[in-house]
Amino acid sequence: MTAPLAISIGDPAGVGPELAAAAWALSDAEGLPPFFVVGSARVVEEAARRRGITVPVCTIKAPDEVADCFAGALPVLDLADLPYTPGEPDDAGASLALNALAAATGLVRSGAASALVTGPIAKSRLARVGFDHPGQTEFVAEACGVTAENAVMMLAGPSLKVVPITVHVALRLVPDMLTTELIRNRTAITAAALARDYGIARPRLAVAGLNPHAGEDGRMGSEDADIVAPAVAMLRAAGIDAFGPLPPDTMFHDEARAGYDAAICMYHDQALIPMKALDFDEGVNVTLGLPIIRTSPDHGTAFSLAGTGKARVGPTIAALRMAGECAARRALA
Ligand SMILES: NC(=O)C1=CN([C@@H]2O[C@H](COP(=O)(O)OP(=O)(O)OC[C@H]3O[C@@H](n4cnc5c(N)ncnc54)[C@H](O)[C@@H]3O)[C@@H](O)[C@H]2O)C=CC1
Ligand SMILES: NCC(=O)COP(=O)(O)O
Repeated sequence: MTAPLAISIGDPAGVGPELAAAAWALSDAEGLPPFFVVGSARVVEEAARRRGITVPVCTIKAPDEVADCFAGALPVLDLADLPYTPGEPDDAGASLALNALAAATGLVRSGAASALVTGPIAKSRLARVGFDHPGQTEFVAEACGVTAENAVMMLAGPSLKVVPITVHVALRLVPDMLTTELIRNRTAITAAALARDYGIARPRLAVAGLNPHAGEDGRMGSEDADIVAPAVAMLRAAGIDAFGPLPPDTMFHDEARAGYDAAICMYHDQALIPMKALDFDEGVNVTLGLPIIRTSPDHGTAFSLAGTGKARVGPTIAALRMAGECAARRALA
């Protein structure tokens, strides 16, 4: 029998707990594989109640108990008995989020769970309790023995997949961080992961330029010709169907998107703005290049929505579905 998916609770004051509960309530209708929450049974129960949904919870000690209870209750590996305080994050909640992330990652690495779905955390709040990574991507990578450079963030929705080459850094640092090697390496990891986990045998990868008009022959910056173009040439020489650098402003309209499987972008917002504009309600953040499958909904903690019942569950369902599909594909390989 396939191992269940593990979903870490995220910040318990955010929308993570109620969305895990809401996804369980829809799991039959959505055809989701069995999953369990790593976090706090009390928080999940109270979050579901506040959302107005009936979600019985069964506490489990190990993932192999999930199969017996998932049909009738949401299994929770209970790490802490905290009160539910939506919209009011504190250090105890941040510690739970961090412990849940570490525990869930360990369970997937051991094979007890088949894939990791991370609930949203607030990076600044976790930093207060000792989290010293830019995001969950780098944390999970380190736990898997993968360097941060080789863990590649991809945001995926029905209309668009995007990979930001640089991620959680100030915009003014981006030009200095971009190197031909980084672009080549992360794009090659993307190509391999799209083949392995998404069944796209020879992915078409559209590489964005950094500057307006991809530099306009050097009149608007030299990085496109000096850094991006050589990376594309190296990728093509290695048999990868990458092309560019493309003018970023004209590569995301409908007709342009039909010409590629993923867009390789030079910085966070170049990638995430078009993706979230098109697919926010079904968007998944996935980490490529890991020995395990890790996905996450594309949104954050949304503290102001927590406990209001207004947070939409689509991205969490999409993250669970994608994790299950990728894990199943790897199991068959
Ligand atoms: N995967 C993760 O752990 C992520 C964590 N974050 C963290 O989340 C915190 C808040 O970041 P923001 O930039 O405000 O992003 P956010 O995604 O939490 O919120 C952005 C906007 O989208 C809305 N929104 C978010 N999720 C929604 C949902 N499920 N349904 C309906 N509307 C939703 C929010 O109300 C807000 O208006 C930050 O600390 C950031 O680090 C942000 C993105 C991803
Ligand atoms: N903007 C994406 C994001 O913040 C998620 O980052 P991570 O925690 O998955 O590394």
